[in-house]
Amino acid sequence: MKLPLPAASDQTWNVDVDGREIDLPIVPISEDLAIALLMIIDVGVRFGEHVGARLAEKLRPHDPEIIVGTATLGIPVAIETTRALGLDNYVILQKSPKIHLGDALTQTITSITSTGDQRLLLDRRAVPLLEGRRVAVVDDVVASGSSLKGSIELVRQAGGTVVAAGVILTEARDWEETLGADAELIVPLAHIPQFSRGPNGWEPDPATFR
Ligand SMILES: O=P(O)(O)OC[C@H]1O[C@H](OP(=O)(O)OP(=O)(O)O)[C@H](O)[C@@H]1O
Ligand SMILES: Nc1ncnc2[nH]cnc12
Repeated sequence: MKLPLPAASDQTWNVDVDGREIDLPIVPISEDLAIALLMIIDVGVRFGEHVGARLAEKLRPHDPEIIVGTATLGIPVAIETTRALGLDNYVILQKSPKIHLGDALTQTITSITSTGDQRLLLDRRAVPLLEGRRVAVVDDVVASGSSLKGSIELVRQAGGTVVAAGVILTEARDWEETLGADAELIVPLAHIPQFSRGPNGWEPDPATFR
């Protein structure tokens, strides 16, 4: 059987996430592009706790009153950051159209790891938690910037003010153009490049390496 994508590589990329090193598998997402994949749900609770503590430290000066995270991989980031900030409630933007989300506020997004458009949904019952509030949005990775752009727009639709956007990793630079002036909201813990094919396997693309 022919696989739709090149076989997974056995290469990894080491990144220092604000004091904690992690080896990320380099995974092809097309014939000529690979990413260093962070699966936050596979790396243990201590890494999650570290990320929450470091993001909380960097977000605290922005004085957020509530955290908003994006399903799926933004959920542990939102929970750990909320806990580390000493807050209680958080709001999760869903991607699957659950039965109670028929009248949700929506934004259309396209992330680099998924095919086709996805919808980001904000439960109208969560609007009072955001209206008139200082909000920090969080996610695991910002790459194309489409997911974060959608979450920032949803918070604004709900009447909240986005004071910062915390991410574990910025990946390459496409997000800068997608977010425009809102790119200044990004508070990252580390940066990863993207990878193109070279004579010795996947190599970091210098244009994305900073
Ligand atoms: O900047 P972008 O190109 O939008 O990429 C970043 C998004 O991609 C991943 O989500 P994914 O769409 O894979 O969904 P998941 O969290 O449900 O796995 C990740 O969790 C971010 O939300
Ligand atoms: N490197 C990465 N790891 C996990 N999710 C991602 N979404 C976009 N880039 C990603």
